[in-house]
Amino acid sequence: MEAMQFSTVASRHFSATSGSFPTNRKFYNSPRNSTKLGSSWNSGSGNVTSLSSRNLFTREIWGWVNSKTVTFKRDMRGVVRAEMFGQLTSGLESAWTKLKGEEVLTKENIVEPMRDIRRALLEADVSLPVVRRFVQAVSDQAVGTGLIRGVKPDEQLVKIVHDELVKLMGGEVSELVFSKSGPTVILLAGLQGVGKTTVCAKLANYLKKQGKSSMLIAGDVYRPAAIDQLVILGEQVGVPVYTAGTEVKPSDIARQGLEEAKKKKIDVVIMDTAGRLQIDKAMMDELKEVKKVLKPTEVLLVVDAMTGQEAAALVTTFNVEIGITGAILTKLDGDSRGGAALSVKEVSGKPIKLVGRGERMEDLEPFYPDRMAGRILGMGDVLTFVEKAQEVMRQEDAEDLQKKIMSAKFDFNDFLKQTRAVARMGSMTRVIGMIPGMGKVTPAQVREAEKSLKIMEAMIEAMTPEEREKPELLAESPERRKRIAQASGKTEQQVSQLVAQLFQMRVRMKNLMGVMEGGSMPTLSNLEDAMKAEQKAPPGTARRKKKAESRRQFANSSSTRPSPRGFGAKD
Ligand SMILES: Nc1nc2c(ncn2[C@@H]2O[C@H](COP(=O)(O)OP(=O)(O)OP(=O)(O)O)[C@@H](O)[C@H]2O)c(=O)[nH]1
Repeated sequence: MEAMQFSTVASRHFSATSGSFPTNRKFYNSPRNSTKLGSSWNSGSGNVTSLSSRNLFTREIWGWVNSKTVTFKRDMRGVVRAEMFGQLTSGLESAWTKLKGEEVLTKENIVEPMRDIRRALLEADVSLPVVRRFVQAVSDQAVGTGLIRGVKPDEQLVKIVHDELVKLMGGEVSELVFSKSGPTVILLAGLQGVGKTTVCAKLANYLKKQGKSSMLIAGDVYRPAAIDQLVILGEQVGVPVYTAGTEVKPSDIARQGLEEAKKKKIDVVIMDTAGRLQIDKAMMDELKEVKKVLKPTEVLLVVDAMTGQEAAALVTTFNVEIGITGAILTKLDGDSRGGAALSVKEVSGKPIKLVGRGERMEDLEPFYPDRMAGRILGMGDVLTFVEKAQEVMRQEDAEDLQKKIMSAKFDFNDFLKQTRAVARMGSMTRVIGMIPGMGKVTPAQVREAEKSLKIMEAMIEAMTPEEREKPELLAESPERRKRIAQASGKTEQQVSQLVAQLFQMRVRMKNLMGVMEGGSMPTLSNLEDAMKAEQKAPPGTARRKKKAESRRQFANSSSTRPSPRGFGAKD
């Protein structure tokens, strides 16, 4: 019989001192000055993570299939603060802190956290109407969502905020669109100094990695240095640059450049245009003309993340004036507060397609709303845990399971369902690592466990529906066990062990659930005591008792356990 030792989960008190950044342009120009946050953490202790029947089940399965002592070590998990939007992250963090010790999310106890969320977003320079809508959506869900077993209210709120942040930023990643015939044309626009010229080359480099050839067109005729800059950057990333000097109209340069690209069978043409300090009519007219000539597949506005909600307003204006397909957000590696990333889609209706996170040519990547939300919250582990809990076991299922455990009706159908649910959650290692309080397991243990799960599944599948519902039938009948062994290609002994383990599990889970029922939420030390007490219980005497008696014992006992050997060859 495997011994399970649970130990206290260390609480996750984590604090970080966020660095402050100079916000001048020089700072951005130095790659060495990339965001660095000094961090420190205090590991607390004694703050216990709650367990659910699902967790118990997973532990049971794990301990059982592995058939050896499983020691769950003290789990010291720190929450790594997001590298960007540090202020927003810590602002939101104070919201979760307010919910520590709460049992459920209520209209009353979310008032304070909601105030923190609102403040954090406003400080991040998200526009007020967006903040209002966001807070309302989160509040509605927080109160409307039922409790997910094993998930604490603060973790639940983190998940709700995460999902709303993802929605706010457009949900799905918005891919670049490529033309089906002829070259794909990307027209870049933006105000002066936002990083447009750099983005041209970064984008060519990004496409090169996808196996697409590009050509850059230098259309900033008002700043000769911009043309030179583009030529240098083009050389750097190994793509041709079409230039026609400063005396030719941008729309003519566009036409000539496009023809050249067609001749050379280039996949993607990227046109750089002039930036202005502000939006003016001449700038818009010029862009409209270039757009007319190029008929671009993508018109992307390059905006500086530092400008916060102003960036979102710019995207709106450009969209109204010339019609754009999306935005590229640059300088996300700096001290931007998050307002731009959070507001662009909501305010303008246009997605952020790519983000610049540094000066190097490699520093351009697609904008993934979910990853961004994860970074903002800096709580990837909690999010994954809650997600998996939701996915695998809805609240009703959990309650149903709990009832079954309490009435000792837990049968092979439940067993199979839960086992498959565990399998659905992905590799055992990941699942076990995610469960609070669970320590590391070795790859060999995981392999062994997965193998055992398969064996067990084969045996359950060979049972009749009646046998699955009434494991007692199998306990009583060697013939039935023999039949299942033959049908599943396993030994009779393996079938006997499986049946014995189900009964053991009923008793063990009932004991543990009893502890959970007794108090509001169990502490791991309570559980530990319960496990120890249960393990010290004298071995079951089912083997020696009459069948009817042992059946009753299987169904009702909460203190004795039948020995697995009780279901050996001789019954
Ligand atoms: N840190 C950082 N710096 C960036 C990023 N993108 C661009 N830059 C820097 O921002 C400065 C301005 O970039 P440019 O590409 O010249 O900007 P532009 O929009 O073409 O400017 P104009 O030609 O004046 O209109 C350069 O020093 C770039 O290296 C980024 O994502 N992160």
